[in-house]
Amino acid sequence: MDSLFSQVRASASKANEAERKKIIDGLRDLAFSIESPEDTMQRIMFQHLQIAGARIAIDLNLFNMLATSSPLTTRQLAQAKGANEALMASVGMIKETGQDTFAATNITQTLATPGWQAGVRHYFDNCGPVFQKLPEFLAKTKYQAITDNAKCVLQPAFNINVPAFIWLQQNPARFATFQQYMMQQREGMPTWLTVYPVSRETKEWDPDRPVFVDVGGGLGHQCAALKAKYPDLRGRVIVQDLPNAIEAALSTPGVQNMVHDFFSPQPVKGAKYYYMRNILHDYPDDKCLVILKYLIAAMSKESVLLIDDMVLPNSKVHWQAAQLDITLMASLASVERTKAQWLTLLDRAGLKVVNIYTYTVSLQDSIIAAVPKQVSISKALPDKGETKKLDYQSKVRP
Ligand SMILES: C[S@@+](CC[C@H](N)C(=O)[O-])C[C@H]1O[C@@H](n2cnc3c(N)ncnc32)[C@H](O)[C@@H]1O
Repeated sequence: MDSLFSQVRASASKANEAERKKIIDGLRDLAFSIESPEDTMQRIMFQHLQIAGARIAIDLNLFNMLATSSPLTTRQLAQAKGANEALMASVGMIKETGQDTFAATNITQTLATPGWQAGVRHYFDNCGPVFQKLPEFLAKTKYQAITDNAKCVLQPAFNINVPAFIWLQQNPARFATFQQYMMQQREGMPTWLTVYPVSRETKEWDPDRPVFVDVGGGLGHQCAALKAKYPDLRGRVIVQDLPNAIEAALSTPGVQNMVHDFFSPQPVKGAKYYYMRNILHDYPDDKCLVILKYLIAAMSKESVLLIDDMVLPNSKVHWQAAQLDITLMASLASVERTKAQWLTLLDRAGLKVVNIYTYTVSLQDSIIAAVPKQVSISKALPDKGETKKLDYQSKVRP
């Protein structure tokens, strides 16, 4: 058995992202297939407790203590009073190396990282109450699809009546946690920059014109990654988001941080790329059409819309994509879309898909490159007024 484990470990250490995921999924399926009913129920029934344990351990700085100095005894961890180290060890978050003695693992290191800790807080604090409410909500609605983002599970879960992003803005601590997690969530995975031919398409671009606008770009991490990969990229790079996000955004040399509500006219005209990562997946089709309308109106004949989102297959959707899909439905009344759903939506918006570049295997993260069927501005407009910080319209439409 030990040699079998060593063999798997050796294969995994040499594997690329796709192969490594295949190994994990194969082992997972194997483990499920040999579970007894009692094993299955232990795994399923205690899922809430795992994230609660992680949340408590983060509050108590337990993972960071172990990640920086391992092993530590329970006595040494005494500052982390109240945390049940045995639980954390039993679900592999830390490793028991002797009696009352614990050490860090690769998982501890992950859980000691601020961005991943924000992920635990986001899923426990913001998504947890929504998951709890989901069975009751679906029973009440007779298991119908959730299509109104002001009337999904989030609202009764938090006793609110506004859509998620308005609520998040009203709760700066939750919003900051969410943004911090957004910056981290695809860390270590291939990105769109591994597949999209940016340098080929921009080598003749006028350096005074906007080249890349990250619409709803959060803290500006994609702009930073773009600049790091293409330091000599010709043209201006801009990240746009809501005021709280832009206030906390990275200060990347050569990147302009701009407050902009994407439910209002796009102020940067004629950019080469309008890029949106994980934006349209946050909204049902009717809201996406509004966002797209404002972008199309700003696009010139040289502009390309880059939609960075999952493009799901019609069957055998990866479990990680499926769980995100349900989370979006419950919190935002939105969906991860299949290729057919994307084509229908973009066609309705007046866009033609030029190419789809898929760059992750599990989530099927992809760049959908699309251009307007009809261009309303024929060339880039003069730049005046684009670089100043826009006044933020106080009411953000969902
Ligand atoms: C799922 S996050 C994606 C963030 C970033 N694009 C990324 O991939 O990490 C959605 C982003 O949209 C922003 N957002 C939500 N509503 C917005 C609006 N009306 N105008 C501009 N940005 C908005 C949020 O603040 C958040 O940064």
